[in-house]
Amino acid sequence: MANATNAEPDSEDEACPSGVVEVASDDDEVPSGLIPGTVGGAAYMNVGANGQTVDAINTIEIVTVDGKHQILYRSDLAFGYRMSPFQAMQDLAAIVALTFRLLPSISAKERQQAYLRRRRWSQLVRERTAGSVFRNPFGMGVLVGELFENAGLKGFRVGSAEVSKVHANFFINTGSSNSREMLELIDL
Ligand SMILES: NC(=O)C1=CN([C@@H]2O[C@H](COP(=O)(O)OP(=O)(O)OC[C@H]3O[C@@H](n4cnc5c(N)ncnc54)[C@H](OP(=O)(O)O)[C@@H]3O)[C@@H](O)[C@H]2O)C=CC1
Ligand SMILES: C=C(O[C@H]1[C@H](O)[C@@H](CO)O[C@H](OP(=O)(O)OP(=O)(O)OC[C@H]2O[C@@H](n3ccc(=O)[nH]c3=O)[C@H](O)[C@@H]2O)[C@@H]1NC(C)=O)C(=O)O
Repeated sequence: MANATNAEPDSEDEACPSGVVEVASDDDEVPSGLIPGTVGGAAYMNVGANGQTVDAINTIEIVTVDGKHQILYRSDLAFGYRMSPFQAMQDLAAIVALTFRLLPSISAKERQQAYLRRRRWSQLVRERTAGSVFRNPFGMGVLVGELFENAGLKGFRVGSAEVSKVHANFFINTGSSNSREMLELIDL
């Protein structure tokens, strides 16, 4: 699903296994997969980590509900924090392909490893979660994880759905949780 175009990526940056994406924008690189999401979901949600967004995307191919195929340039589209124009598109059937602009970067591997080290202690990389549950509130100077931790929610459960004890904006399926329990935990 992910294709690289317009530049000669080095072998590390080229590693973007299908269905898994890590994005970075400062020098248009796409290091190997650290975000456990799909490239379609990444474009739809403008997924980002470490302050970077999907600026590395070059084109987005979509199919509309009436079967039309369109190629859109990211530079013509307005993205925001976890926002994309696709969220308001009434006739979107699916994002079917992305191309990325990749440039070689000698520091990419080092930064990728540093991000991964940080993620290993600050977030959950092995448990069954869907990543952050809520967007961070804009301009309030506080993060959802901090708010929930301060509210004493870490470890709070509905059935087998649990607010993580590591990162309070990650909700874990600790065993046999189902969507009803997850939604109930989210609604509380
Ligand atoms: N930054 C990080 O560290 C991490 C980020 N993430 C998450 O990555 C998410 C993306 O995850 P992912 O599991 O891929 O996405 P999801 O399956 O959660 O889908 C997210 C949204 O994108 C839509 N979507 C997904 N694929 C397509 C497609 N091909 N065409 C059109 N719409 C699509 C989904 O629509 P529908 O519901 O109809 O399928 C849904 O509304 C972000 O929401 C982010 O929270 C997760 C872990 C870590
Ligand atoms: C995981 C996702 O993306 C993540 C992305 O990986 C990280 C890193 O850039 O920054 C956002 O999380 P975040 O704002 O919680 O950042 P983190 O780096 O995880 O945590 C930042 C800080 O919050 C504080 N923190 C976090 C969790 C917690 O329970 N308690 C707490 O106090 C800690 O000080 C920690 O150092 C994205 N989430 C959103 C909703 O913007 C996702 O979207 O699914």
